[in-house]
Amino acid sequence: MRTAYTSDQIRTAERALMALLPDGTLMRRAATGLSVVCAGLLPGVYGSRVALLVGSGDNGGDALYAGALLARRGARVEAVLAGSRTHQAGLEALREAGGRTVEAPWPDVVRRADLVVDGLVGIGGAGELREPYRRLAVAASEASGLVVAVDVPSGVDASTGRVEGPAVRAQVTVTFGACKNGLLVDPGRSYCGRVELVDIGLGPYLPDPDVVSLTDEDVADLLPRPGAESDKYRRGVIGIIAGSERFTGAAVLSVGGAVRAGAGLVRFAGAKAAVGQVRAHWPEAITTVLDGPSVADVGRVQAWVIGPGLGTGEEARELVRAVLATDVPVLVDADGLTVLAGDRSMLRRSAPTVLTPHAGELSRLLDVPRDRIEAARIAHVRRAVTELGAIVLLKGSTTVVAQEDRPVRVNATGTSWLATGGTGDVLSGIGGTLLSAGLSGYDAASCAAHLHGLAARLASTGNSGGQGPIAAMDVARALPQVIQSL
Ligand SMILES: NC(=O)C1=CN([C@@H]2O[C@H](COP(=O)(O)OP(=O)(O)OC[C@H]3O[C@@H](n4cnc5c(N)ncnc54)[C@H](O)[C@@H]3O)[C@@H](O)[C@H]2O)[C@@H](O)CC1
Ligand SMILES: Nc1ncnc2c1ncn2[C@@H]1O[C@H](COP(=O)(O)OP(=O)(O)O)[C@@H](O)[C@H]1O
Ligand SMILES: [K+]
Repeated sequence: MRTAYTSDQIRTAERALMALLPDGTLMRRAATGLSVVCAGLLPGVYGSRVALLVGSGDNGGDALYAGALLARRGARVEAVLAGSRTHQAGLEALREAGGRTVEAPWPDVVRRADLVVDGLVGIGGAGELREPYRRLAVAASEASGLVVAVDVPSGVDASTGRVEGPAVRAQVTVTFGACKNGLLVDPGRSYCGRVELVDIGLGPYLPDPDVVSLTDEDVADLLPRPGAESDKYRRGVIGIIAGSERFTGAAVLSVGGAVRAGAGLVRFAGAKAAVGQVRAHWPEAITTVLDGPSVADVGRVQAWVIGPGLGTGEEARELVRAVLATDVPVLVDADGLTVLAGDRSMLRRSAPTVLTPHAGELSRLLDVPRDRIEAARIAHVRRAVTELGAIVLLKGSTTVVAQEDRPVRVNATGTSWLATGGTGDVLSGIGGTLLSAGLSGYDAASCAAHLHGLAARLASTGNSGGQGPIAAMDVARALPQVIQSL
């Protein structure tokens, strides 16, 4: 499991460790690790041009010390001092090693560098970058040389991943002690490139993480697998209520996600047209044409999925109400969420409820503008959990899953080719299947996001190594191969 922390958590741990060590030890450890990564990225250190962007804090200090180490190995190191102050000991170390500082016109320095080291701000950064950092961040992002961010790309909020205004786009981010939330969560994540963690001995002083990201091994351990004694009922019966006379595809895709994720049995109920399509595509499913909002005729299930393509009229409302009135876990998606936004009282129940909104749907549920949710996913998914009393999976470029009193789980397996109609419907079927197999809502949602992302990647990659367009059904089709491989 990968773990990540807020800036405050990192600072507290650093203080505890620093109290036991001679002054400057941590910074030297950080700078040494940084210089090793930088040296590894250059075809040769000797003679290469390195530009250091140096802010006024310790982030600038790290860059200066690392620059000094590179200068000692023969690199031509030039430091742009951007802050009102500069880390003096770091600056002396650089000068002693033969590095130099440059005044305007610094754009040339950035332009001609083989490697740009972004030491403008780290975990001390707050809000939009001010000048001249802002211009330097833009110049670094446009540089032809490699860009390495020190601890966190300047302009990215380390605790939240929020990016206001320009920020440095790095090919590699060298982070110290522990990963910060903002390196795992978009939009920040997309500025980091590859993240390299340098151990500075912080481990024993770190608290429980704020954010985690599951690995393939974690998911493999959580996934239910049939044993010798399994039968279809014990493996898990999932009930899906989706689709309508008008929207039949969502039903087909949600059932597809469930069948291909390994449901013991899928019971599908919906409008006549949706049932017709589900039967045509998935003869494995047992179907019921719903005549009114009674779900009792559908048969016994261990978990429900409701919402994709359902519509938002009176009948849909009554169906959502009826399903939430049962005592089994329920996953609500798509139109089901829109219905809930109009009457949150339906969420008062004792069995687990998993909500799987995208930012637009969460915007309706929380009455918060969509762009604010996308800029601060962790904060909003947590708020949703508290306000709605459910487990919440927020979809999008980074999918995040939250439950009260647990770290937010961030999913990093997806691909932006997933941004296509119907892939969310497939996700609902996967999540429901895992719920019906007995996983907790938190585990079911996070494993579903993980498998969904891997399946999309597999479908998108094929044999070529590159990535290309996928259809939602391709994601469902790729699921068995993904589960085999875990
Ligand atoms: N504390 C420690 O023990 C260690 C810290 N390390 C480094 O120290 C960094 C934190 O250092 P600091 O606490 O000095 O903070 P930073 O160097 O991250 O930034 C603080 C400085 O940036 C300015 N600043 C903040 N937001 C700005 C904005 N939006 N635009 C322009 N200027 C802005 C502040 O006025 C302040 O001068 C870490 O990210 C890491 O790189 C490492 O050396 C490892 C050890
Ligand atoms: N830029 C992106 N990068 C990675 N995954 C994405 C991106 N945009 C959307 N997704 C994923 O694609 C799926 C889209 O689901 P959703 O918005 O519900 O679409 P639909 O309702 O058409 O099925 C979600 O799993 C979401 O996390
Ligand atoms: K930085």
